Amino acid sequence: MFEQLVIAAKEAYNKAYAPYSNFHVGAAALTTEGQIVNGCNVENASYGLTVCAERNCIAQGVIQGQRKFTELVVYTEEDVLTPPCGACRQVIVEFMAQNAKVYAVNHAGEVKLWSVAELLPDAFTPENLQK
Ligand SMILES: O=c1ccn([C@H]2C[C@H](O)[C@@H](CO)O2)c(=O)[nH]1
Ligand SMILES: [Zn+2]
Repeated sequence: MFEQLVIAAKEAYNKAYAPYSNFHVGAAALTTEGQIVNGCNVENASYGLTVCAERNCIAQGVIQGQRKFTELVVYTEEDVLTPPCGACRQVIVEFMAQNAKVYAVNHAGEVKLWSVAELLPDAFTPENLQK
């Protein structure tokens, strides 16, 4: 399953729209129903409107009716593995359990693995909104 996620993340990577940073990213996630969804980063001439691959991937899952993901792969062709940015970590926490897995993978086949809890300890979650 991990290898299929890497393939899906690479497919998304090849669609990245990143003319400003030239930093292409693809992501793929596995839903609890066994479906794979993917997404790439989409930049904008108004730079701050850029959306990362991870958030577009999760949004794609939500569009497909999927709100729970067990694994997410972030793929780049950089020598240094790419971790999710802070904004994406917050969005990941919304849709992935604390023990769910997030992998960074590169073209050399190097892999780094984190749990969601490691990426964003003591996260603000929907539970914090309960009065
Ligand atoms: O984990 C990451 C880190 C960065 N980016 C994108 C945002 C922007 O388009 C480019 C450079 O920051 O890479 C992602 O998609 N995911
Ligand atoms: Zn991000």
